[in-house]
Amino acid sequence: MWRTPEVRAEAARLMACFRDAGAIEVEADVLLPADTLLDLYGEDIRARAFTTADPLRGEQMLRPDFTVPVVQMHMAEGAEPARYTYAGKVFRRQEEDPDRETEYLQVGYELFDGADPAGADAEVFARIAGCLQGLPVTATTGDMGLLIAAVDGLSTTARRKAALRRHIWRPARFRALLERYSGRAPVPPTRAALLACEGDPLKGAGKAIGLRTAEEIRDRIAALHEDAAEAPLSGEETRLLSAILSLKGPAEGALKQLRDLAREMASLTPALDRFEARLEALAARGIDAGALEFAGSHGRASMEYYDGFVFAFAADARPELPPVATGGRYDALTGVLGQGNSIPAVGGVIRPGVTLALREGGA
Ligand SMILES: N[C@@H](Cc1c[nH]c[nH+]1)C(=O)O
Repeated sequence: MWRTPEVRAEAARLMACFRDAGAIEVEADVLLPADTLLDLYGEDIRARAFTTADPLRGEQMLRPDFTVPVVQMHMAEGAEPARYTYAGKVFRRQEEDPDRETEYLQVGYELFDGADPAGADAEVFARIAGCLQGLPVTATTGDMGLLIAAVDGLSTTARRKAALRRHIWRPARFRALLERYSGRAPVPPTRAALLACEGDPLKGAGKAIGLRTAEEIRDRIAALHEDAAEAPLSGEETRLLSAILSLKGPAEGALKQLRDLAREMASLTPALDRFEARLEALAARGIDAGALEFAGSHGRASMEYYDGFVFAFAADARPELPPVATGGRYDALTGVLGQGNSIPAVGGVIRPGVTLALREGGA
C-alpha cells in the first residue's frame, strides 16, 4: 500500500504549490522533546504519540505533527510575516482502526501574519483548495473561537467555565458536565456521600497511597462544596450552547442564525465579526463562501491548539479515506511557545497519500 516514489512525487508537487504562494521550505526533527511539547497537542495526541527515552535528552516522541516544531522555530528566529512549507512523515498510534496508517506523509503550509487574520484564514484555505483543484473533495469549516466565546459567555463560575473549556475537545465529557451544571444529571452517589460527610472526610481514611497531598485533597473537597452550592446553569444558556453545537449548513445561513443567538449572548459578537470578515475575505479570493459547509461542532475532534477558524477537506463518496486536508488557526499556541511574544497564525496540511489515491481512483 505504501508506494514511496509515487507518494514522494505527489508530495513534491503539492509542496511546489505552496512554494508558489511564497512559502519557504523548512525541515523539522523527527525526534522532539516530549516533556515540553506533548501537552500542547491535547489528550488525544498525547495518548497516540510514540514516545521513547534518550539517556541525555529525556523523554522524546516521534513528531506527531509539524505545526508545533514550526511554531517553535518561528518564535525563536522568524520575522513577520512568514510563510513556511514542509513535507515529511508524522507518526501517530492507531488503537482502533488497523487500516489507518501509523506513519504518513504530510505537506503543509503555515502563515504567521497578524496584520489581517481574516485575510490570512482565507489565504490558507484558498491556497489548499487551489492545490486540491480537480479532485472530488468537499470542505467543512468550523470555528473553535466561537465555541470558546460561547463557554466564556455563560453566567457561571470561572471554575465551571474552565472545566467546560478544557473538555470542548471531548464531546461526551463536555455533555456530561453540561448536564451536571444545569442540574439535569443527578450528583453521582459517591460525590453526594462525600458532600454529605460532616467533619473531616480524611479522618480515619487510612494511609495515604495516592500522589495528592492531604492539603490538595482538602482543597478539592472545598471546591466541590462550593460548586454544589452554585446555582444551576439556566435552561436558556444550555439550549443556546446546544444550538451552536448542533448547527450545520451553508455558512451564510449559519452566520444569520448565530447572529440571532448572539442577541441572547453578547460574548459571541466579536467571534461572529471575525467569522463574517473571514467569509468576505474568502469571497474576495473567489471562494463561494456563503455556500461553504459550516458545522458548529467541527474541530472538536482535532488538535487542541486550534482556537479560531478550522477546516477539513474530505473525499467525496470515499468515506473509507482519512481527511484529504485539515487545518486551522492557532494564535494561542504561538504565545505558549513564544516566551512572551505571540503572533496570529494559521495553517494546514494535505496528505499526499490520499490525494494520490483520489487521482488514481479515477478522480
Ligand atoms: N498540524 C495539523 C495540521 C495543521 C497545520 N497547520 C495548522 N494545522 C495536523 O497535523 O493535523
